[in-house]
Amino acid sequence: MTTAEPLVPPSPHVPLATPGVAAATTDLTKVYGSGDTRVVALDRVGITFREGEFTAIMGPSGCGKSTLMHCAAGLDSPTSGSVRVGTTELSTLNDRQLTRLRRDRIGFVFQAFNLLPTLTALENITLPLTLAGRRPDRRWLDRIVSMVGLAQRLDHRPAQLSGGQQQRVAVARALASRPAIVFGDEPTGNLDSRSGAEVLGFLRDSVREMGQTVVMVTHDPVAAGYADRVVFLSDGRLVDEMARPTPQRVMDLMVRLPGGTPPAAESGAPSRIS
Ligand SMILES: Nc1ncnc2c1ncn2[C@@H]1O[C@H](COP(=O)(O)OP(=O)(O)OP(=O)(O)O)[C@@H](O)[C@H]1O
Repeated sequence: MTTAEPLVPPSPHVPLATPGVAAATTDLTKVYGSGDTRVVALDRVGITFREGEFTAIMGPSGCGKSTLMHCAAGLDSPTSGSVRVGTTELSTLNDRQLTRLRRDRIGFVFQAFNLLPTLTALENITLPLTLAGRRPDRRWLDRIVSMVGLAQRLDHRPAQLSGGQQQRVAVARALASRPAIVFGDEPTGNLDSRSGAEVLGFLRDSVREMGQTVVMVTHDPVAAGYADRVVFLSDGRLVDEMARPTPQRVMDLMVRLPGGTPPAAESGAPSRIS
C-alpha cells in the first residue's frame, strides 16, 4: 500500500506499537454532555486487538460498545486517553489524516449495508479504492469475491441482491483494501439467521485464511461464538474476557453481567484487557 502523505508518527508519550498488535486503546474515556446530562460512556478502557484475531465486543444495551468501536476506528474522538492503529496515535492526526487513515487502513461493516444503489456490486466493492485513487489488486479482489460467493453477481445492483448478498458485498468492500483492521457494528443485525451465519463465516474465514484482524460489536451470543475471544463491557468499563467462546458460555456470562458486581468496576482502577 502506498500513501502519498506519511501519517504523523506516534507521540513520544505513547508507547510504540507492539508487534502483532493491530490497534490498542489506553485509558480511553468518552464523556457525552455535561451537568445533568453528563454520561460517561467509556471509563478508562484499555484493550488490545491483536493481528489476525477475531474479537467480539458484548455487553448490555448502553454499556458503551458502539462508542468503543467508534473511538477505536477514528469515527469519534475520545475525551481522554489514547487510541493507536498500528503505530499511529490517532490524537496526533488532523481531520484529513484521520479520513485517510479510515479510508486506507480500516474497513467497516455496519448493520445497514450502506451500498450505493446506482453502483454494481463490483463498483461498490472497489469504491473505497477508487476514491483513494488506488488500483485494485486483481488477485486479491478475485480471492475476496470468490470467498464471499459473489462471482456470478458482480454486475448486479444492490436492489437486485438479497440482504445477505448485499452484506456480502459490504464485507468484500471492507476487505478490499487489505485494511489493518475491520470493524463490524452488528453486521448481522438485519439478516436472517442463515444469511447471518454466512456473513459471520466469511468474517471468520478472513481471519483464519487471510490473517485479517476483525472486531465486531454484537448482542448475539451465537454471533460471538464465531470470534476467537469476547470482551465484555458494563457501564463503560471492561469487566471480563473469554477465549474460544461458545454461545452457551457467552450467554451464561451475559446473564451474570448486569446483576453481578464485576471486580474491575469496584476497584476504581482503569479497566484493562489485552
Ligand atoms: N451522541 C451521544 N450523546 C449523548 N449520549 C450518548 C451519545 N452516544 C451515546 N451516548 C450514551 O453513551 C452510552 C453508551 O452508548 P453506546 O451507544 O456506546 O452503547 P451500546 O453498548 O453500543 O448500546 P446499544 O447496545 O444499545 O447499541 C449510553 O448511555 C448512550 O446513551
